[in-house]
Amino acid sequence: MKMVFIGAGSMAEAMIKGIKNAEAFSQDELWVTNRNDKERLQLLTEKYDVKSSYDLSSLLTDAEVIILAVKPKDASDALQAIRPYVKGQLLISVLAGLSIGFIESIIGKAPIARAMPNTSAMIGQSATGLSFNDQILRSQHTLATSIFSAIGSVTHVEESRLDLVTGLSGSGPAYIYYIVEAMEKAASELGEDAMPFIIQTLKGAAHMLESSDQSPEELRKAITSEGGTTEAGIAQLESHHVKDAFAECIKEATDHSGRLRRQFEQAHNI
Ligand SMILES: NC(=O)C1=CN([C@@H]2O[C@H](COP(=O)(O)OP(=O)(O)OC[C@H]3O[C@@H](n4cnc5c(N)ncnc54)[C@H](OP(=O)(O)O)[C@@H]3O)[C@@H](O)[C@H]2O)C=CC1
Ligand SMILES: O=C(O)[C@@H]1CCC=N1
Repeated sequence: MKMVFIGAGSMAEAMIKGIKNAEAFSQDELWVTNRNDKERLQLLTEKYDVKSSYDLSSLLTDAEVIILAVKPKDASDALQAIRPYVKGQLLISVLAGLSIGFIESIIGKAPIARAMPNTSAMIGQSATGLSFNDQILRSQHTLATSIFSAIGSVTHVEESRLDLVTGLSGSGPAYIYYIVEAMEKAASELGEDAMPFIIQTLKGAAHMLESSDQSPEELRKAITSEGGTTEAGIAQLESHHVKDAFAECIKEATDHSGRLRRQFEQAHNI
């Protein structure tokens, strides 16, 4: 099976690495192209042993899956470029905000899946939300699901939910890295010893959330002794309204995904 990535940036690399590591699909079947950065293509082909080409006709004509992984601002150009060669292949978009309707407005009726993975795909730990249009064959539904299952968890959602998935888990790893930056700064006196404490604390908390039947609030309360250190620390978070700030962060990212979509739709009279 031939799978072609249109776009060779961070998300394409995360998926390529995750798919290669999963050994779910033969490496000979992964192809990648971009707009003009030849050095980047060379790096990806050498690092992951995938193939590259700028000849869209030969790249796409016998492809089974086309994965669109360009920035939203470049989507229109990329879709116009591939349109002559899209003839029933499964087209998967990972773009934030870009609706299936927008893609159809350029490509026409075609089997389209819209996915929102995250960069933890690189280590097989993405949390992907996945939706489809009504042109998808049963076998293509299974294939798209198996591609994202190879690089993490997959949840089928209504397309209208993908803005929230984008704000929550598409961008989510960045919020966690942001917290880690703060923890690292606060623990700078430990020097390079700080990071192992931070990483294991995150891993332990994630595994507790996964395996315990207690809610996050109950788990937090079990750590918070009356008059103790956690209570003192959390009081600072409360005084800075950190919980509200996080809720607003996710809401703003979600709303931005909707704004991106509306911008495209207005620009193309959809
Ligand atoms: N990064 C992330 O964490 C996530 C990203 N996404 C989505 O993935 C998409 C890609 O993001 P990301 O990988 O970070 O972006 P990058 O900027 O890292 O990569 C974009 C790629 O698109 C290529 N490109 C641009 N125009 C064209 C074109 N007309 N034809 C072919 N290739 C083209 C660029 O090539 P060149 O360098 O030659 O210009 C580049 O390789 C975005 O739409 C984003 O919403 C989704 C989930 C998570
Ligand atoms: O920041 C972005 O727009 C992309 C989409 C989700 C994660 N990164």
